[in-house]
Parts: sequence; C-alpha cells; structure tokens
Amino acid sequence: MVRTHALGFPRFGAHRELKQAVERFWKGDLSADELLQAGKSIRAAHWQLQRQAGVDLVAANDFSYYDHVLDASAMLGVVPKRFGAELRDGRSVTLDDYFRMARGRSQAKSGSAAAADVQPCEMTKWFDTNYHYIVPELEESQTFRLASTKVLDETAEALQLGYQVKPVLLGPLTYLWLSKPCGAEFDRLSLLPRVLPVYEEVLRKLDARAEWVQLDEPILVLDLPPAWRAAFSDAYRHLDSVKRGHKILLATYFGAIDQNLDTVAGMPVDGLHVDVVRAPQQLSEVDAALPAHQVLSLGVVDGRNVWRTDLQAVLTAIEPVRARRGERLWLAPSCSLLHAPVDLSLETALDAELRSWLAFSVQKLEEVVVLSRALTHGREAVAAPLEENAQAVALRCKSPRTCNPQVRARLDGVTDAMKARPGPYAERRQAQRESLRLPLLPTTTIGSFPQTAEIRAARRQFRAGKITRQQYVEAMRGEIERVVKRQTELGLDVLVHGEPERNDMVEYFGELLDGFAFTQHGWVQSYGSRGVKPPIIYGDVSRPAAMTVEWSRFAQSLTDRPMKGMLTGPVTVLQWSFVRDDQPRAHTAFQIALALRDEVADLERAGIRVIQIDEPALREGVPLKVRERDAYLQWAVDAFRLAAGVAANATQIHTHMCYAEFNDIIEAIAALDADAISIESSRSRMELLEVFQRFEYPNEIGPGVYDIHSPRVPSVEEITALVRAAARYIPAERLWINPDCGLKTRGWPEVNQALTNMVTVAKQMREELKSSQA
Ligand code: MET
Ligand SMILES: [Zn+2]
Repeated sequence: MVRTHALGFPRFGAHRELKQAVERFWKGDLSADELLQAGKSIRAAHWQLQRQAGVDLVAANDFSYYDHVLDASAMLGVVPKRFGAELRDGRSVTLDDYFRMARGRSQAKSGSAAAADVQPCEMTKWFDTNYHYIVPELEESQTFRLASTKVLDETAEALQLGYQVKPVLLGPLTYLWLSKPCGAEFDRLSLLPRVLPVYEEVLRKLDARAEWVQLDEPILVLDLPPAWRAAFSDAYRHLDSVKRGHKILLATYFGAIDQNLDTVAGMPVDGLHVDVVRAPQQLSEVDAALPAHQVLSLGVVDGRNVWRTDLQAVLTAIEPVRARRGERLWLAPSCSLLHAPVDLSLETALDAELRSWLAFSVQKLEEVVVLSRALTHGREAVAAPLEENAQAVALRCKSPRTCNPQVRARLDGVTDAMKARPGPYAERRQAQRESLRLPLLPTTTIGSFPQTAEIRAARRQFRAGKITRQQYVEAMRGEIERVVKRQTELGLDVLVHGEPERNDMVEYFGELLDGFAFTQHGWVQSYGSRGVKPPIIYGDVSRPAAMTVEWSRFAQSLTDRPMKGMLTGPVTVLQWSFVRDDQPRAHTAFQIALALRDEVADLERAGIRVIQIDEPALREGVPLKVRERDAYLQWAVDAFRLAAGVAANATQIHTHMCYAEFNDIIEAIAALDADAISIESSRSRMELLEVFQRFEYPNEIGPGVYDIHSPRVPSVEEITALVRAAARYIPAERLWINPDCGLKTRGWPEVNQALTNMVTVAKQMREELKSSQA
C-alpha cells in the first residue's frame, strides 16, 4: 500500500468559521471556553473531510488560533519581556498571552491586562507565500521550556476520535532561522542546544499511538550557510537518539533541496517529504540519495495553486519509484494546504468548464488518494477517475478560453523600445516641470482614502442588485468630490481620487480584464484572522475596455491640480492571484503589462498627467533561491517598464512599494525607471536610509512619513525629523512628502490631522530651504 497523508489542512474553515469565532472572542462576544469549543469542532470537521477524501494519516497541530510559528513560540515558552515577566519562569502561555503577542491585545475586557495595548510581535511573510507569520524574538540568553501542550492535546483529540494521526511541529532549525534577535545581533544557532530538550520532551510525551511525527524544515530548500547545514545533522541525530517509539518524517517544501541533499540524505530520520511540484527535477536525485530503509514522501499535488493535477503524468514519473521503494513510498500534496482554498464543491457560480479544471484542498487530497490506489493496485483499479481526470486536463489544454491569438501575437511583437520611455529621466524631468509646476517637496498621498461604511454599503447594495449602476456611480462620484475638496483644503499638491470604487486593488482590475475568474469561497489565510480571496488567472489576459479612465477623468475635472491616475502593476496582480500553471509566470505578467499599457495611454489621452503604477508585491515575488533571483527581477522590471513605457516624457510615472524591506533589490527598483517612487519607510526608517547612503537613487522618491498601519497621528516634529533625515541622503529637489501607503483602513479624523501635519511640515521646510538658498 502507498500511504497518503496531508502535511496540513487549511485552518479557517470553508465558511471562515475560525475567523468569526476568533474575532467574536476578541470583541468579548465569546468566552475563552466557547472559542476553544469552536476550535475543537473545526478540527473535528477538518479531520472528517480528510478521512472522507480517503487519506490514511491526518495531520494534528496544523490547526492554529492565529499562526503556527506563534504556536511554536508558545510551545517553547518564547515570550518577550514586555508581555509579562512572570511568563518567563513557570506558567503556561494562555490564550490572552498568545493574542497579545500576535496583535497587542486580547479580549476587549476593559481595564484588564488582556485588553491593555502592548507592542505586538512583528509579522513577516512565510517564505515566498502570501501568508504572514509572527516573528519569534530571541535573546542571546534565551531559555526554553515546554509552555504549551497544544500539540499533545490536539494529537490526543484526534486519537480519541479514532484517527490515525501524525502530529506536525515546526522544526527547531527552521524555528531559529525565522526568528530575530531582540536587541543586539547574535548567532541564533547558538541556541540550538537549548531548544532541543523541549522537542525531546514533546517527543517523550506524545502518545505512542501517533506513530509518525512530522517535523517541518522548509529552510532545507534555501541556500544555507555551512554551519546551519552541519547543525541539521547534529540536531536530528540527537532527536533520533532520544525519541521513544515515534518515527520522524522530516518535511521540506517550496523548492529543491539542492546542495543540502547530502546533509539530508545522511540524517537518521525515518522519512523525508520533498516537493516535486515546485522542483520535479529533484525526484530521481532524492530517490537515489535516500537510503532504502527510509520513507520517501512525494509531494505530487500542488498545495499552492488551484489547478487539477495531471494524474497520468504524475504516475508515469513516480511508478519507477514505487517499483524500487515499495511500501516506503508515500504520497501527499506538495506542502501544507494552508495556501489553498478548502472545497471546490462550494463553488456554485463558476461555470462547469472552468470548474472542471480546478481542485481545492479536499479535491487535492482525493487526487493523492487516486494516485496511491493506482500505484498500489494498478492504473486499471482507478480507470474511471483517471479517465475523467485525463479528459479534464486535455480539455483545459485545448480550450479556446485559455488562448487568445491576438494577445499572443501582440506579446511576440514586444520590442525593447517598448520597455523604455521616449527620453531619459533628465529630459522627462524638464518636460514634467513645465507641465506640472509643482513646488519643492511636493505632497501627495498613495491613492486610497478611508473606505467608509457608506462606501461599503453602496457597493454591497449594488452587488446585490438593490441599487442601479447609475446610482452606484453617483454615490462614488459624490465620494470623489468630497475627497478632492478635502485634499484641496488640506493643500496637497498632487491629488488622488481616493479609490472608493475599489474593493481590492487586484480584484478591481481582475474583474475588468479577460482571463480572470472569481470564487465565492476561495479564501486563504493571509495572517491571523485575515483572509484573501485571490482571483484565478486561467486564460490570456486582455483589456476589453478602459478600466479607470472615467473615474480619473471625472476627478481631474474637479480640480486644476494634477490628479494621479492609479493602477495596480503587473507583478502585483500576478503575485496576488492564483496564476495559470501552463505557461511561464513571466508571460502572464507581460500580458497584464500590455493591458495596463493601454490603460496608461488612455489615461494620458484623457488629460491625466501623473500616473501611479503600484507594485507593493514586487519584493515578495523574489525567488527563495539566490540563483533564480536575477532572472525574476529582470522580467518583473521589464513587465513594469512595458506598462509604463508608453507614457510621454511629460507624463509623470509614479510607483509605490510597501510591506517589505527593499534594501537588497534597490537596484531593480531603480531600474523600473519610474519618475517618482513612494516607499514605506516609517517602520523600517533606519534601514531605508542606510540604503540611500549606499545607493544613490537616481529619480524622485518619497519615503513614507506617516505610518498608516497604526491609528497614531504623527506630530509635526516627528514628520520634520523624518524629512530632515531623508534630506541628508536625497537632494531636496528630488524629495516628495507622502504617507507610507494608502489610507483606506484608517478613519477620517486621524487622516485629516496627519495630513494637516504633513502639509504643515512641507510648507515650513520649503521656507527654510528658500531662506538657506537666499
Ligand atoms: C498595498 S499598496 C496600496 C496602494 C493603493 N494605491 C492604495 O492607496 O491603497
Ligand atoms: Zn502600499
């Protein structure tokens, strides 16, 4: 028999039951007991779904009330000082401690410590996914102790319900790698000997009926420093020597093990899981290197995307492995299904053809089970499902809906000249000065203004057919008028229309482009209780009609000041969607770029003189492997340039980036050749300034001076200090003053105050500069 298992299942629930429960708990509408009860029934439901799909081993401890890395911190007793000293020695981490670390507060019981605000732990992206984890903060003198029994409890729970269960833990090396030092830098690897005893204790206490324990070490697909590689062997040798009865499955995913293979193959673990969707080339290598007595678990179904697997192709690739390895071959999705929606059968609005191309978590597990039966009993044993699968795969391949000959022809005709503006920056700058007549240190915002309850209500009513399109458009125009008037009163220099008509910066464009589909329930967790519903790009992308021009034209008609057109860039649209897997990502990015290029041209024709193309996701697309980075940056930059290249010299192209550190890709950012960039900096101020010290950014730049992730209003003094600091590295003639990001999540009172302060600073500094020049 070829065993099947899941590395992890989505936690949210198909109807986001967990999100609702957790948020009600935070509000105080649910007690801790009720929340725990909700968690229990969600876990039971998910195990049930896995069993129904036919999987042999279900996962436990893949569930989380917020984040699995935070769960690991709780297990190891890693609680930074500011969350309470008494936690350091002795007591277990409670639900309140846990949520305070995650978000600065727990339940809103007024007056209690749980409600008091404290600086939460930082959040950052989990490898190259859109999932954000809570970064562990470690001290050089850090001690560890078993401070949460979650993994033991959830394993017991699954056993009690009669499941064959495989508890999942974040591995010790990956845990240390993902952490950051609190305070001075030190070698996190030095903490390994202190972490291991807690893992040891967990292994000792885990119910022996859970035969296999999965330890996730995704850092094994990174280019690891030699010391880390060496530490792996030591750590796992140690765990192997202390474990009693359990077997360890070491799980890697998101890429090839590459140069870490020698290390991995020599480790005394009982099994290894590898991702052969992202890295099919490693299959034969790993199979050859791994000793025959070890289990090889192959991740053959894409855990990161929504397409059905070509089952026959997979079988052809893995049948030889089965012949060699026998019972010691296992099958699973490539990684945890955390990154995939739950169940396709809930999608009743998708057309039948498109649906037949897709597989969500439940369907992916069913695919794994069919593959296992084919290997165990021969392909004939599953002839019907294989045939049905082959037909769907073939139909998708042939479907005219995936291929638009005009788009392909246009892509073939793209020239280098199309990826460059007509003139160099110096020439453009001159032309733009004459056309825009902006003051020194111009002020602007990033695009969105608060999405008020009225705006959201109007959109809901329109979608539900309760108001007409005309009424909806009138409501949005009213909002645009208000926002333009407000900006004029505030004295901003380059205005925006406020994006009231956009629910989401990618969805808005996806809905207006051909080649995109949308789901009703295709949620994936983004962080904590937040989810996103990424569009599905299934076909060649084209733009049937202008997408933003009427809104921008209307907004510009209300003012003499320049109105910024506002587009989402090709790489961001790509990154935040489920992308087709039947052509290179770069091709899809270029198709989106061509559609945006037409939009840029149309905006220009409509009299828009400043156009911003947002690329907040440019950084997160950077591949995990160093050797793949240049190729990515090349096409990502090219896609942006293809979209922007059509603009005349006098049209000012802006871009915007946030959500990440940009130090290591600053050259690529400069290569975008945008006339101006606004970039998040108020949270990572020092780092950004360091970059400017090292690298002279050639065009105009607006480092954010207002942290829009917080309700705090920055004072005139704070903003002044930030602008002065930036002016040390960037000549004032090339400096803009703007917030970190869009204002859509903020409230009007704070926005009014913060922007008033921002404009005050700009005016004061202009006077200062004038008198110093005089
Ligand atoms: C995540 S970047 C957001 C940019 C967008 N223009 C906005 O202002 O909301
Ligand atoms: Zn942003």
